[in-house]
Amino acid sequence: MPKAASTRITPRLTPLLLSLAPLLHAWLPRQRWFAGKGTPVTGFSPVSATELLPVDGGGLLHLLVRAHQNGTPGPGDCYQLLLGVHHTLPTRLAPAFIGRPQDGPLAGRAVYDALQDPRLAGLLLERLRTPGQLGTLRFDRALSTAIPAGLPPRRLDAEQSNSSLVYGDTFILKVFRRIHPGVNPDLELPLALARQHCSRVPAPVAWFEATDLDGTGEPATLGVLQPYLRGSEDGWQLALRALSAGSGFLAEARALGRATAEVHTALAAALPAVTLGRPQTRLLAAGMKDRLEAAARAVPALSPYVPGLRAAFEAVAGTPDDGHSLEAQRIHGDLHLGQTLRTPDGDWSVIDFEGEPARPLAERREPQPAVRDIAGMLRSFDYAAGTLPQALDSARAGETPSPWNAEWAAGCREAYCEGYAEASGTDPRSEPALLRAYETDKAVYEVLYEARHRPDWLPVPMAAVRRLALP
Ligand SMILES: Nc1ncnc2c1ncn2[C@@H]1O[C@H](COP(=O)(O)OP(=O)(O)O)[C@@H](O)[C@H]1O
Ligand SMILES: O=P(O)(O)O[C@H]1O[C@H](CO)[C@@H](O[C@H]2O[C@H](CO)[C@@H](O)[C@H](O)[C@H]2O)[C@H](O)[C@H]1O
Repeated sequence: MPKAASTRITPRLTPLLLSLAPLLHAWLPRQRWFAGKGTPVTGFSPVSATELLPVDGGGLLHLLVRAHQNGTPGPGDCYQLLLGVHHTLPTRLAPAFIGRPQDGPLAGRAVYDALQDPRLAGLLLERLRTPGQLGTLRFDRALSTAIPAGLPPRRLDAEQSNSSLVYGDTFILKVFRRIHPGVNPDLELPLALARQHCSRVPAPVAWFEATDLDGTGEPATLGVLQPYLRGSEDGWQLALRALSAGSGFLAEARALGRATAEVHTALAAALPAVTLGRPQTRLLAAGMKDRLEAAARAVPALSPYVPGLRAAFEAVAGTPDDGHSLEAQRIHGDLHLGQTLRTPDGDWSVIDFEGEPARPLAERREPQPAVRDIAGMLRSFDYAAGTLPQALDSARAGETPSPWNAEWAAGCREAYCEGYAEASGTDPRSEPALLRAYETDKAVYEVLYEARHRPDWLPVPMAAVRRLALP
């Protein structure tokens, strides 16, 4: 690691950070949440380092580091790490082991992923209970909800873009991994929804941020604690279970449509909504075309379908003088079945308002047509129907899904739109060109996502690409 240039790193911690670099080199790219997979890491530079517990004993180090990668423009992605330090690592923490620095103040000590250590994860909760500043970190909370001391933590297995800890089956803490300057919509939107008394989204109870990330003066959200919906199941698991059992999912899809509409209505009331005129609509379509072209460069299998898919975007750009306008508001931004939870009493909640992690934060925080979320969910019904082993086999062979699967997905898509229309008074199907454009944009995103993260699943969005590219 190059020498720290900022006052966010005290001289005492500088040699320690230098000695950690070789460990991070091996460990960071292997993490599920590491966004720069496939491009070698060339180095790290520290952004900030804070001892939540002095590392001289058996400590907890909070670290923000930039990972530099070959051929990647810009300053490099910034990651949040919570590192434990121990003389000897107990056997139960062996899976959390990162390495032992060869030199520097931590020479020979075990450095490990602190979120897997209940003692250190407990300490993080304790910090969240007591608002205040520690170095460049600021801890805050909604005083209306009590956070009991000593809730036992457990790490959630289903690690995606971030890491989550459940405390006593009462709260869940999401620790963001890739950090951007600015408030994360996963804090901003649930707080705004709580102000609207929208019960569809668990309200943030506490959160922490880095103050003044990179000297921009802007805070960056690092983690959010919210109520844990005990015993809930996500929409993805429920949909797959229904499909495997040969059951319908229409009532659930309709209820999900209603829940989405309630969230959209509350977001439109809470935060500024705008009208997009022709120039902005054209920009929107241009963005979709750019993403398509970039995706086709990265995944050549997309190339034959580019002209057909582009037509969907051109239909939105339309003609210059038809007085066209679009309503835009804050939306979820990455809505799919896995972002919905059904509680044991049958209510649906919506989680994870971070938006598509690969997009810049400023873009994710812009008002957008609500249809974009609808399109995301419609893709998800299609995904569920295309993911059952037999459906996946036929997709891999380039065949169309079985009539039962296609019928299941089509029924859910209709029921979802009906539920949405019932609760909001606006039927998303009344804007077919926009809906199709967003569905196409999402399928293109999914092709890139699957190529990078789950190549085995690539046939699922590719089947949609083939369908959407037809005139
Ligand atoms: N409030 C909650 N109650 C119960 N489970 C939750 C809650 N929030 C998230 N989860 C569980 O944690 C998982 C990961 O959460 P998510 O916000 O989607 O994180 P990521 O950004 O890493 O994808 C979800 O799929 C869900 O199973
Ligand atoms: O959950 P994340 O916010 O990390 O979202 C990313 O990962 C999702 C997969 O976990 C991905 O969703 C795609 O796969 C889902 C099934 O696993 C499916 O329901 C979605 O429709 C499909 O888009 C999401 O796109 C990605 O951003």
